[in-house]
Amino acid sequence: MASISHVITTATNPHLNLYHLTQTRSSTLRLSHSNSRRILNNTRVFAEHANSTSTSAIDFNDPDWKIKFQQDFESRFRLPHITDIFPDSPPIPSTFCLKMRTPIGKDIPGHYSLDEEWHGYINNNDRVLLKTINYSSPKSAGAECIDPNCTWVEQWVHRAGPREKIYYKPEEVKAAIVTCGGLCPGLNDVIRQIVITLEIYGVKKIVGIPFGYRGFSDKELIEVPLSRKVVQNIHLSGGSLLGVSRGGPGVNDIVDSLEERGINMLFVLGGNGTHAGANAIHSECCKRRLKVSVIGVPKTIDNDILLMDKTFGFDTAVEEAQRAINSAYIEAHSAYHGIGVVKLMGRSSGFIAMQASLSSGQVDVCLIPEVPFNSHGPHGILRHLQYLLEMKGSAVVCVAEGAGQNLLQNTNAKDASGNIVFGDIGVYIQQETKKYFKEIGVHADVKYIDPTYMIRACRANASDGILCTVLGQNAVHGAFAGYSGITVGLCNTHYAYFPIPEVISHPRLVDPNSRMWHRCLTSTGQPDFI
Ligand SMILES: Nc1ncnc2c1ncn2[C@@H]1O[C@H](COP(=O)(O)OP(=O)(O)O)[C@@H](O)[C@H]1O
Ligand SMILES: O=P(O)(O)OC[C@H]1O[C@](O)(COP(=O)(O)O)[C@@H](O)[C@@H]1O
Ligand SMILES: [Mg+2]
Repeated sequence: MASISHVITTATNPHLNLYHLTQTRSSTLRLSHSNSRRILNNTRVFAEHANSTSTSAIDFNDPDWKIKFQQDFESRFRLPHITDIFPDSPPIPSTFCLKMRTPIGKDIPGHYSLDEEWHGYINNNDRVLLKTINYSSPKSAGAECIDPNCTWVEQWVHRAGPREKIYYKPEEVKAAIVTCGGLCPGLNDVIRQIVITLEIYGVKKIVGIPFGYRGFSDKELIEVPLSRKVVQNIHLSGGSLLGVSRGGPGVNDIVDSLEERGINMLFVLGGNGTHAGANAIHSECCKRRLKVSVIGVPKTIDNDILLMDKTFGFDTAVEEAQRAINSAYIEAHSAYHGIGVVKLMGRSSGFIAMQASLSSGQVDVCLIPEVPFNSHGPHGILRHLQYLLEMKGSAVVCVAEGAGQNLLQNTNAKDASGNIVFGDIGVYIQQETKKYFKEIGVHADVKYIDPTYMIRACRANASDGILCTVLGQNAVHGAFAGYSGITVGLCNTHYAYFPIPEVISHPRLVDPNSRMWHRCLTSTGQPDFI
């Protein structure tokens, strides 16, 4: 238990500590960044970085700071394991060995090659490198620094995959899958792969919990028996076979329900809210001394989970957004003084808007939550749209839903999960643009497209299909390996396990100093709107 609570505390505190450290070291920063904007940006990079790499204020004058940092990192990224609660839980040889399915030619039927001959297992000490760029200066584009000199510090996370020893007998497993939050392309692919992999281990009792966490408490919702036969073709359509929901019961009720149902492996597909719930379920199971593995698979179309290359559904969303952007472009281009406005998903992170704009090559103005902008005034977007109409006759704006919320009236509304319901920035831009051009007496034909639900409901594209498949398999391997309170993600093209608190302490954001954002600006040619 001690190690589990340690993970949780250190994941939330360090942000403040290192942020504080950054503030107190502003004079050092000023040496390398001449203008105030750069100092501000650098401070933000340090602060963001604090959540992913550091645990406490570090004294960089201490010659051992790097070793101490790495030890601290190692302990923060240690994966909670059921032997933390049940030290005597015996490991057994894995029932997952693909070679077992291939009888060796002259052997007696039913006799299979030995496990030792199959080098398909992951060693518990295998690690994946979390950061791969050695920045020579804090001034390097997108530099993520731990100390003011941007010293190279290796940070290793745990490699995902099947282990040679497992901590559950398949015949004693009852596995459950639940999908929470909003829809995202690929949910069915992950469900499918979890079921298929569980069956390969030999699990017979597999169920789906209907409509998110709500399915644990609503007596009218019956759990869905799952098997390879049931899930065989579900990836051919979007949505979730099990349904999704926001809000729902508290953690105690969920764990009561797990106990009643005899569930000892829980696979939770969802975003940061769902993962906060999964971690709380894991902690409650530890408290009640239940041998349950709770494994998350990050589902966020916004791609806003920390430390991961990308989350499933994001790639499909970017691809699908092309249709909306292209339509906006065609409409704008075909009208006299046409302006197309497309709103894409992204509550606090502008990854979809940025990547979709980059990919399309048709966007003139990309607006994301991480980069403030003015709509009015000499540097505002409206003045720029006027310039674009003068210069090229049409314009396309791509805006993330969470962008420019300071320009809108606060709705004060929250959804059932407690997420703030945003004002519609797309509608705002559409209306303000119409008003502006009317006022200055210039004709403008404004068309607004909001493809949110068309994108979310799509089936996963091929690239996401692969990602979902591997994540689903690794989720099952993680559970059989005895881990709990973990999630699985793609890290520098390799798959890794992370303790949940490390990836959800805050949303992953587009860094306005990153090469990718600068590439987007190069592509659109837009100025600063401040
Ligand atoms: N901090 C939290 N602790 C426990 N459960 C949470 C928390 N935040 C959200 N949840 C639950 O997780 C589920 C999904 O959350 P939501 O924010 O809607 O989607 P997402 O997981 O995509 O962020 C909801 O059922 C919600 O009640
Ligand atoms: O209408 P709903 O279901 O509340 O969903 C709207 C929200 O869902 C999202 O797609 C994000 O969903 P998650 O919170 O599940 O990641 C946002 O982009 C959007 O604001
Ligand atoms: Mg969320």
